[in-house]
Amino acid sequence: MIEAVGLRKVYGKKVAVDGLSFTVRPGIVTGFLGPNGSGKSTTMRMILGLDRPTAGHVLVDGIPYAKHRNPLGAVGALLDAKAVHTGRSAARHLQAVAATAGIPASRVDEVVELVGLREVAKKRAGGFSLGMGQRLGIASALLGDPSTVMFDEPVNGLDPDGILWIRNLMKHLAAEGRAVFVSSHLMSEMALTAEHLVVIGRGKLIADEPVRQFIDRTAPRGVLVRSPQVEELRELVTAAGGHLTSAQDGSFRVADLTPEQIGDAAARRGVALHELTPQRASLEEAFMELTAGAVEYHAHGAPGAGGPAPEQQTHGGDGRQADVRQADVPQADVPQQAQEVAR
Ligand SMILES: Nc1ncnc2c1ncn2[C@@H]1O[C@H](COP(=O)(O)OP(=O)(O)OP(=O)(O)O)[C@@H](O)[C@H]1O
Repeated sequence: MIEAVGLRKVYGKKVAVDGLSFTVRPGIVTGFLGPNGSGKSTTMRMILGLDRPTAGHVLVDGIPYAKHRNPLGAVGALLDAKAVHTGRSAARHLQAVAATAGIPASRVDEVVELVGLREVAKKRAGGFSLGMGQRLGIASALLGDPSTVMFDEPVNGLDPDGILWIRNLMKHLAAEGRAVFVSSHLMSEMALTAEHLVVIGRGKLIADEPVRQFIDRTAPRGVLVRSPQVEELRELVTAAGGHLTSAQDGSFRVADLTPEQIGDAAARRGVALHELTPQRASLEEAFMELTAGAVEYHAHGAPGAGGPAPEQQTHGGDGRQADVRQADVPQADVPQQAQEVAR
């Protein structure tokens, strides 16, 4: 469990983190969402004691991370997957970390199995692909069986298989009762992974709420309606308290009414409907709208100039948010059934 209270970090004149308070609870995946440069990595470094807060404090399971007698059992973090690339084999790298922390060698085999690296454990880690490097970093973070895990933009650069694997692993770690904290700049990715969201912009807290609530609040719903009886449709929608917000190719977008309300009203009036489709604004659009004033580095014309985004994509990479930064990943250990995620 992580509890941040009034966290603030100033670098020279730059306020990187500005009075952040939030809690990362055990048993769920908490997404840490914010545009580039919003302070996610700085916050994660402060959680691990790698950066000292200018003000405020952050506790891990009730005490500062640096005060833990068994830090690897408190937080497993991967902040930079490349940091684990070495000239040693994956197994030797993990054995070295384990030996330093007084973790039994048998645990190395467990985590290697868990992250699906058994076949390549004896190969030089420096030659690993990004995806394999992520798995090794995760194995390393899980060595201490930590109660909290932290991943900083873990899916950046991964292929769809790797993204799915990380997503499933995070959910699995949370289901085991761990607190899982994962940063991303992609709302679509968080919608598929996280249960709770902490959203920041320019170092400040923008939202701290369940993902479903965040989406309902920020991504407006509407209904796409097509009917050959345009005038009758307009009348019945208005009479029912709805609004026709746009019309294209004979179709209309109706706000403030459910598909059921529109369908029932049309049936009562004998108006034919050829289409009645619930719609939701793109999650990325909603997120960009929300953080529009809080984006540090705008791409040309962004935010908001990228045109309509896909409704729900399986992973990011639309490039419309200015840019992204790579993450870190911490891990903890996982029981047998985790092997299904360790493909
Ligand atoms: N060591 C540092 N010295 C000076 N400024 C820094 C330092 N570290 C971060 N910053 C600045 O603090 C702000 C927040 O950076 P941070 O890396 O925490 O953001 P982020 O949300 O993780 O961004 P990204 O998604 O791009 O990784 C940025 O303006 C960054 O340039």
